[in-house]
Amino acid sequence: MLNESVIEVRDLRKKYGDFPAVDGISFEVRRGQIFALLGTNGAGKTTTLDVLGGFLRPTSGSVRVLGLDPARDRAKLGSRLGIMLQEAGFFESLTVAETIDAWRRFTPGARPRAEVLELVGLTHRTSTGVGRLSGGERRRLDLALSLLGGPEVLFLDEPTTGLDPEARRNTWNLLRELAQRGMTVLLTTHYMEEAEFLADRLAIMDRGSIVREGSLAEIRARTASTITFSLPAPLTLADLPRPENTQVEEEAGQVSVTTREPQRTLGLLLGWADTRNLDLTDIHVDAGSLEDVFLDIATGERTTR
Ligand SMILES: Nc1ncnc2c1ncn2[C@@H]1O[C@H](COP(=O)(O)OP(=O)(O)OP(=O)(O)O)[C@@H](O)[C@H]1O
Repeated sequence: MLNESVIEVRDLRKKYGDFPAVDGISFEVRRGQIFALLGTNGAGKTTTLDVLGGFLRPTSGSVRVLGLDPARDRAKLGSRLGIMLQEAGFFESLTVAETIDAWRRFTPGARPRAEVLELVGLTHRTSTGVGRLSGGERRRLDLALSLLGGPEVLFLDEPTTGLDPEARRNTWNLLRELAQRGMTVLLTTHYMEEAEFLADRLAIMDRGSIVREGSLAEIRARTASTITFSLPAPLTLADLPRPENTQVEEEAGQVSVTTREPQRTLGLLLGWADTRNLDLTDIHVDAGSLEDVFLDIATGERTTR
């Protein structure tokens, strides 16, 4: 059933001693969605994932995965839930094939070994000792193990850290394909382009709280865009219009107009140029990127809250 809420987090708090690592967060993820948790270092992403995986109990609030409490009903969730944590604990002396086979014995309805290795692009390492895998290959072996039971829900903690650009792109495509077939994915990441490429919705955490949540478009709409163009000769900055709520600057003949309403501001500028028969050459609109939003949170807002 699409639109069904698969992950529910309600006013979750988790303290380590007196320290509130997660300080009252709420969100939900629907079936087939990819949800990315971004955040500054120590924001509480891994702690949230650990609570959702049933490894930690909340201090207060509640979490539900497929309608179940992951700490109490872990066994019932079984292989409906796949989890890939940050640090994989492998037996270094086993080969990739032996590692998969060992896990398959404990995973009811496990996918065939060749199938999972193919999915993550590790077929060529089937007989390699785990101790000889590169960091990126270990990450992919980890992903293979989390996908073994054909889970309905997948939790991934920084899944592509250490992967080269091609392997990262392949992992993204795989996750997208699995989500299209109905798998729900919650991942943490430090890569803005990963969240931009993958996430249907995302939340940015800072010091235990969610400070932004929504689709990429919704989040970007809350940050400023910049319109740039060459200053038409012989005008000076003083000749330019000053649309409301914008900041207009000039450097070496390049004008930049910062605005939270790019469409309206652009319309005003083009209308103004038209009536004067001016050519605004090199005109370019740069929508605020996720990285800008993130940096605002990590730097600017940090000092004002
Ligand atoms: N077992 C623990 N005992 C005490 N404090 C902890 C423990 N685990 C985590 N913390 C603290 O809780 C906060 C949140 O940690 P967490 O690992 O959830 O953050 P994160 O967002 O995943 O960070 P990163 O992006 O750096 O991986 C950090 O300040 C961390 O030092």
